[in-house]
Amino acid sequence: MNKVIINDTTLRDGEQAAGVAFTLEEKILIALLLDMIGVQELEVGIPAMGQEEQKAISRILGLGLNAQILGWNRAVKSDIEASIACGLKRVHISIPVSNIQIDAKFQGQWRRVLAQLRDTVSFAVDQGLYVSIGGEDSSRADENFLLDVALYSEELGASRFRFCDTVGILDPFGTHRKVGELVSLLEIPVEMHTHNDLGMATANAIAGVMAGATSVNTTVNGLGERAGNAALEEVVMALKQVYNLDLGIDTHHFQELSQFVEKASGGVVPPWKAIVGKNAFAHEAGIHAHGVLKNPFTYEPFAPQEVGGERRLAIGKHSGRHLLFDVLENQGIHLNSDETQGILEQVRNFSVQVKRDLTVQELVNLATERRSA
Ligand SMILES: CC(C)(COP(=O)(O)OP(=O)(O)OC[C@H]1O[C@@H](n2cnc3c(N)ncnc32)[C@H](O)[C@@H]1OP(=O)(O)O)[C@@H](O)C(=O)NCCC(=O)NCCS
Ligand SMILES: O=C(O)CC[C@@](O)(CC(=O)O)C(=O)O
Repeated sequence: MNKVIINDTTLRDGEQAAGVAFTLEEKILIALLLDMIGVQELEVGIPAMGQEEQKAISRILGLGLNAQILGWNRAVKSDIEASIACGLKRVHISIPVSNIQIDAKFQGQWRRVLAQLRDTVSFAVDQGLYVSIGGEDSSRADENFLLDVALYSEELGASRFRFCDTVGILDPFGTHRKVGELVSLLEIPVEMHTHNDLGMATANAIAGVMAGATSVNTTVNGLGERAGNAALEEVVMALKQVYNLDLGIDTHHFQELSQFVEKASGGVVPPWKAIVGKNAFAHEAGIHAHGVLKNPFTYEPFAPQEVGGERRLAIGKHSGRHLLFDVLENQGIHLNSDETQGILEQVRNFSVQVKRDLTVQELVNLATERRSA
């Protein structure tokens, strides 16, 4: 398999999530954290948005990160000029490729789309910039037109083509076919940009990689427009676990990074979120806890420490005797089988009343109260 890199867009598409607005300090810290764990490329913002955004981009450029830094642009010359003014050496130029987008944005004039593509790519290439092209709505585009745009971009001197499933309507099979065709006909590398509207952003990004794409646009926690993007932590771990493809990213900081971005985004990561959710390595059900006590791999795909997490055995409505016995033994309380069974019922009732799992102390209290009753 070819070498695959991550181009993380938490600071561009991630911040486009409704209501998310990072401060300058947060942008810088997120860039530093992503760079620290070895993410190869960062899409850090949109210079055309104005002075504050430009200041943030220039500050990130000034950090001297190892990661390549990219700015997002429309196919508009003034956008590219704003990127150059920030000091960017890499620009991403987005162009709509589906009829629905071209009708809305270019009044259906596809020749004007190609002309704006030509003018902006040529300008950027003449300025010595690395140019990535994004086919907005690639997944709904006429496949011949998509290919024409991609081949034209290549001919104009672009260095990469981004396949965008803008409204997240593909499945992995369709993605594999469409991306495979592009990859087979282009000289330049293809990048995946997938949205999660149907919950398939990560799967589609991976399918693109399997079809030969060599770069994936991700965001921390899957943050992004509407239902978000392919999550950095999911893409990296899926490639590692399923395909044994190590992208060279230090996964041990994933939970720390997730928590920082969660806070900065003002949102809440669902507890059951893959890799970084609070419950990603929590086991409550009796049969699971029993198995995990014997061997954690019975119910864990990999060790939580690999992503900076911790295993948690929760005492709750679905617990079984083995866990209660184990927890209480560790607290110096030795129960016989009848006593454990009795406490189990109390644990179930208590958990329903408080609608959460129990702390160790609450379990100890139940056990001691029962003993002294
Ligand atoms: C880019 C931005 C500064 C432009 O602001 P604006 O001039 O007020 O215009 P609007 O956002 O209301 O409308 C978008 C304009 O860009 C055009 N446009 C959209 N995509 C385009 C593209 N890929 N290439 C060229 N033009 C494009 C639209 O047709 C519309 O043009 P018009 O003003 O001539 O009708 C502003 O939208 C912004 O700050 N956006 C940041 C986030 C964002 O939109 N990201 C989207 C990624 S798809
Ligand atoms: O980079 C591009 O070329 C397009 C990326 C985009 O995120 C645009 C959007 O914000 O809607 C998409 O999904 O198409």
